[in-house]
Amino acid sequence: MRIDIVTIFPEFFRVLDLSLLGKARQTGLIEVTAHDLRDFTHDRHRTVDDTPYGGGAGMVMKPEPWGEALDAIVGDGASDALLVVPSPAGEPFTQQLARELAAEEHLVFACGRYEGIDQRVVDHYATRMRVRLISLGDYVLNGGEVAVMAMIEAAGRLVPGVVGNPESLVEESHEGGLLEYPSYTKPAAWRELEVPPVLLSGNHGAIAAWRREQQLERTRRVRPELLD
Ligand SMILES: CC(C)N1CCN(Cc2ccc(Cn3ccc4ccc(-c5n[nH]c(N)c5C#N)cc43)cc2)CC1
Repeated sequence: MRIDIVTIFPEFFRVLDLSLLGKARQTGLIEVTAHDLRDFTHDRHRTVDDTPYGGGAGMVMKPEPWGEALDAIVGDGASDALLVVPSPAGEPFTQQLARELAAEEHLVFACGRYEGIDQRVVDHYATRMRVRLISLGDYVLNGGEVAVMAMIEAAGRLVPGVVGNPESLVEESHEGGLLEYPSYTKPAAWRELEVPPVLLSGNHGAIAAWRREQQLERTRRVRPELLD
């Protein structure tokens, strides 16, 4: 999988050199490149924003730098890449959407700032490639970078070979539509809190049944709408 990120804060994504994704990059499973949008400006101040037509608060990101940056990544014609634009107005990011992103060969993330990116950028690239506006959740961020980091982590870990033991991806929260069961490790007793005895029983059938019941109880209590 190839991932390109366009942002005015490319250093924000240095953290992707660490942990699982860092290893996936070293092995070539996932190739991540962060591009500085300001490298595609031509004025002394490397301007990427301007005042909104129609008035209103804040600034809007100019279309020209975005056009040059995205063309440098996907060329000047049609592209099979998927352009992901984090936006408060986007479709909700879910585990299912993470699976869909994980199946893509080439993802291009457009990280907006200020009040967002001139609409014509999305409108233009929608004539040349698939474009999805995606929201991390119903709260307001200052830009797209945090959302892109979450999307890359959620999708990247689903790419075959990135997570050592693929079984660990199966019984997770939101896999199978339920929240995950509680986990325990040694010691068996800690600050007078005991590990549930069934987990020490060696009875794998009873353990599986207990874990399923824990998933159902936790989902009923915390996220009942997932059971609809
Ligand atoms: C009336 C007028 C003053 N209002 C002004 C605020 N407008 C909404 C508004 C609010 C903040 C931002 C900042 N921003 C810039 C690019 C960008 C990308 C993603 C997100 C983002 N926020 N929350 C998420 N879940 C996101 C995702 N994914 C936020 C972004 C951009 C836009 C609504 C209009």
